[in-house]
Amino acid sequence: MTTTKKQRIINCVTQLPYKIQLNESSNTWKLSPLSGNSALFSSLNYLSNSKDYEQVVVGWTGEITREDDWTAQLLEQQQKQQQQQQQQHDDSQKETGQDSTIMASNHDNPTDSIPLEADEPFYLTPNQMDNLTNALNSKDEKNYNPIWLLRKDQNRWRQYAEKTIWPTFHYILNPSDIESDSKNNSKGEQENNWWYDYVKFNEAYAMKIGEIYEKGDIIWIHDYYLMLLPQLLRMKFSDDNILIGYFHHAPWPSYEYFRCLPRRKQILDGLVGANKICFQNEQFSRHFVSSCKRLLDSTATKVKDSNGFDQYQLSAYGGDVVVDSLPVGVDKDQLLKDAFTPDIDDKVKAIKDAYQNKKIIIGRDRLDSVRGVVQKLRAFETFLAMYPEWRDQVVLIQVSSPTTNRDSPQTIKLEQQVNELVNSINSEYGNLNFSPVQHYYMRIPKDVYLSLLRVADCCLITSVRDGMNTTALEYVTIKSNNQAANTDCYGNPLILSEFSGSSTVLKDAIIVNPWDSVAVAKSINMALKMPVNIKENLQAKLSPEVPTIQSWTDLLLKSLTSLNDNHVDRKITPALNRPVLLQNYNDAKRRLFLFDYDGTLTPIVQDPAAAIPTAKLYNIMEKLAEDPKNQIWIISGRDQQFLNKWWGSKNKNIGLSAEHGCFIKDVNSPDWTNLTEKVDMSWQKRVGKSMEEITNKTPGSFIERKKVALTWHYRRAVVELGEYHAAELKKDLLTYCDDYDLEVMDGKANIEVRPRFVNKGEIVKRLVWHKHGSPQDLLKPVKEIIPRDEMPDFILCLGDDFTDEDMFRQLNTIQDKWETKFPDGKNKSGHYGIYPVTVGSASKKTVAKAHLTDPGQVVETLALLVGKVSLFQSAGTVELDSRGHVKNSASSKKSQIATEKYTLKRTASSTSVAKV
Ligand SMILES: O=P(O)(O)OC[C@H]1O[C@H](O[C@H]2O[C@H](CO)[C@@H](O)[C@H](O)[C@H]2O)[C@H](O)[C@@H](O)[C@@H]1O
Ligand SMILES: [Mg+2]
Repeated sequence: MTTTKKQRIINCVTQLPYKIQLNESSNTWKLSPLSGNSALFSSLNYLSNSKDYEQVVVGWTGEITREDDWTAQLLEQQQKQQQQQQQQHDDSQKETGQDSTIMASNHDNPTDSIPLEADEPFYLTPNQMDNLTNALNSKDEKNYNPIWLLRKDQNRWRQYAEKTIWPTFHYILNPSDIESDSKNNSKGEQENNWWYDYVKFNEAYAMKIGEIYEKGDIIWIHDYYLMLLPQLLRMKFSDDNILIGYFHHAPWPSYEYFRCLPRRKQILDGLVGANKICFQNEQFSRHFVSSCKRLLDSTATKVKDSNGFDQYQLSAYGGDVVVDSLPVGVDKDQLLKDAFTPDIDDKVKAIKDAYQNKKIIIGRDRLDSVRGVVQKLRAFETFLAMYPEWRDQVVLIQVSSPTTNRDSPQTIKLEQQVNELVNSINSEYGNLNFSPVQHYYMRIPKDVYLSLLRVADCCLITSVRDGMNTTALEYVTIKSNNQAANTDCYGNPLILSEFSGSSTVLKDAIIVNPWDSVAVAKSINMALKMPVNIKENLQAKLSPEVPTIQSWTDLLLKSLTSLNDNHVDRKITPALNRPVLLQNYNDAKRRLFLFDYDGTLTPIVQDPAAAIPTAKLYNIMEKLAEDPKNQIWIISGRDQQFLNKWWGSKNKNIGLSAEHGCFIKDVNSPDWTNLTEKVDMSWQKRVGKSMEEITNKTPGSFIERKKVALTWHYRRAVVELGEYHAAELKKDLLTYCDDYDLEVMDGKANIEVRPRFVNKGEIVKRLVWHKHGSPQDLLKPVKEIIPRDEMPDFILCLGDDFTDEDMFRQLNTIQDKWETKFPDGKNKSGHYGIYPVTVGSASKKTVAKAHLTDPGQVVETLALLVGKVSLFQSAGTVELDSRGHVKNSASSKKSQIATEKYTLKRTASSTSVAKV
């Protein structure tokens, strides 16, 4: 019998599915299942029992807390207090004729553990860490690989994702509670710190995956805490066949919101390292593609996948990343099994008894502004006002669970608003015996939740933004059981907000606009009065609309594996590994910098005259040029006049090359050499005429006449007209330019013409095959006979467009030549220190070996070399220790010593206990 090898999946989740506590006195770990994320955790469960897949789960431990004696005491005290409060609540409910059985549960109390003091450091011995991995893996069979990040303020790893990304992705801009933090950092500083931690968080995953990845594994990454990971992995592995999938569980906002994120390009760039990026629905994938088009210059085409579903092939110049959507599902079988038990039957009965002869509407939401609890209460109030016949006949049981952000001013304000609304509805429409709104602000155990879903006559979901509302899916699933004893709840309707991701799936729910209280009120009335046959008809349509977690998991993995079968061309240029670059820079003795100008040192702007250097750039370039080991060159398509004005006259230490290599001015020399002196320029007249004709037909376009080259610009013309006439001009030019030995170049919203024999690559060749630091004889032909130790041992070449590819190509050729000529001339990292780097998206077609996203990143990178910014300004692969410090850094060493001390102390105390 032959057994086929299972496909290994490395499943990367933000947090392992357990709340983890250490009991220091018994040295044991307590693991309690995490609430929330039910769909994702069901998918992990499904995969761990799969016949086809072998699963490895990589995830952060979450904030580890201590379950010490003192915390246990506190916990006990807290539980007692809660019991007392519950008792008081019960008593008061009894007085008003209601029962409190709703929230009683046989399950463990889900009370949170007592957290550590916010900035208290947490130490663990290696033994304790191993014990946790064993404890996790003996709990269930998922092959857990915990990510340890133990630095103080353990919740630091969430901040950027939860306080910057999450609000923007839910259309909330600039939350006011992040003005400054406890250390009085300004909002900007704070966000920078969060960003560094976000990068490190992603780095830590990349490192862990680096330890366990085997060729052929599929890497599946979940959600917005890990958006840099695809690109980091792409950088880490040289395996071209590596398959990386990313699923985005949250909404993806429209470009107008997404563009507000300062790190928007880095985020997109991190994501497009994946082979496939999948969203909850088509709208989110469309928004994502639109962001890529605008920010990464990507193009995208809509095609059909092998199952006939729409997907996008996203690329800068070809099909590189597949973008599509697949709504997440729930484990229907398990849910039905869990929800229909004798215990839950009893609970359902108890709730029904408590609200005899009343219709029950239920709501369960996290209490944050996007879940629409306020909108729900307003709509319910309107409903009671509009339909007096329902007063005293309907109860809304609203369970609102606290968010992790419970102390934020917005949440506090929201709590107040909700409380006021509940009180006002209850005082207006309630009486001594009955309150129409029963609001529970707490996490409820699963059995209570399931009882509520079962007992409900209607479920009301009014979120104003969410990715996928699993309560909606779970409700419909439970209402699909017509076998149960209580068949009267079969098919009870769901009122669902059109802003919820689930509305794109549950098309037969009663879809409402939560901002329209009157319409929601009418829908409640309709739902509660709905005849049984209509309910049943609706349910028959709704049930199959709920995706199962099994089919979601299978389909997603199948489509990922099929990408390799379809041989999708997806060459991605890795992000420049800045920490490695910095190391090489520091080790090097002869450094050569080759910079393109427009689109590299300055951003592209509408008017060429406005593309001028910033003070920050000057400052950095000055610092670089000051170092005698460095030779700096700007190799541009610009003319001498422009380069002289902004560079030559300001810094003599910088060499200049104008008009793509037609003119050159050496470092520290005032004179320009014209390499085209002997060239016949009669072509300029003919090319000029063609350009004039097209300019007349294209309003907004103009000709830039340089000494040699001619450039027709159409950036300011209507896009489609500009593109159309650019193609026409190019066609015309190509009919005669060969005769003059001219090159016609497609630039950024321009068409340029210059003699073919000069190009940026030729200049690069001259500068590299040259005794480093000595003056140039620019008219002498280049001879490739210089000894290795006189040529540069660090070459950083940056450029953004087509003409810069000549420089990259030349450097690649030089590298090949050196491989044969100087096999022993490599640096200690095992290469020649040559860095051809394109500026633009990772999916751009280029012969460069790395990329930086934009001129902003270029400036940061140069600032890094001259010691002006931190390593975490943007992604790069940095080695971290298990506490989240950069490996070998001062803070890492300090923390290592503290950990050793802690280990010693623990060993000593356990030995003395043993002696006793
Ligand atoms: O080799 P470069 O330094 O990158 O110069 C290439 C051309 O850049 C300029 O045009 C481009 O940048 C302008 C300013 O951002 C923009 O308005 C224009 O649309 C771009 O095509 C410059 O005007 C040309 O002379 C250079 O050849
Ligand atoms: Mg350029």
